[in-house]
Amino acid sequence: MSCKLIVLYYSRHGATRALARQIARGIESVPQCEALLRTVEDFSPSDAKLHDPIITLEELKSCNGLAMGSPVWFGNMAAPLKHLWDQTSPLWLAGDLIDKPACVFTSSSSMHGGQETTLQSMQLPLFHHGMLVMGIPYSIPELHTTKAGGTPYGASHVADSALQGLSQDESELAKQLGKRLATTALKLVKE
Ligand SMILES: Cc1cc2nc3c(=O)[nH]c(=O)nc-3n(C[C@H](O)[C@H](O)[C@H](O)COP(=O)(O)O)c2cc1C
Repeated sequence: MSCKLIVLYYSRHGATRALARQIARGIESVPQCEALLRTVEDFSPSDAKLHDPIITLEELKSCNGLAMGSPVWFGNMAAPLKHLWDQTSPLWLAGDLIDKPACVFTSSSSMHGGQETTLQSMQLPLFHHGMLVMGIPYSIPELHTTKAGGTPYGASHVADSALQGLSQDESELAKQLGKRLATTALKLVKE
């Protein structure tokens, strides 16, 4: 049996993508679980290279679970990701995503620049679709020690230009979230 978890993200400058990679590593640490990294189409003309395939509605429909990540854009999820959800009425009508586990992650340039509101903005469509939305429990030690990103609502990264990439705590919290998502999805598939 194989459990397929989609790690869906939008990232213009690579910070959210770095978190997505750690979530995928956490997913793949669980036997029988596979992480599919997917992105969405950009609106604005950009010469940024696409690092992963663009998601299809069919893939979303048939996954066993979903992690979704966006940069903080004015305290909210980025429009290209919101646009994807605005096309999911057929899945909502059919109840295709009901009871599938899901989690969210984000990156911002400042510590108090809207990570929690952005995480919550991504959770809203997941709740409407009947998904089982999960966060990070405080039993994970790094949630107590982090001096940067990482929240009970989801994984996060503060992309401070003085710092190089994800902190160890941010990275571990993202991996643990991916592992939790995969472990839950596997239990549900076996039910
Ligand atoms: C349109 C736009 C709006 C943004 N709004 C915020 C914001 O409200 N708070 C914040 O801390 N950073 C904000 N940022 C910075 C990004 O959230 C930050 O650079 C993030 O790490 C980028 O992620 P990426 O590298 O995955 O694109 C904004 C950036 C853009 C382009």
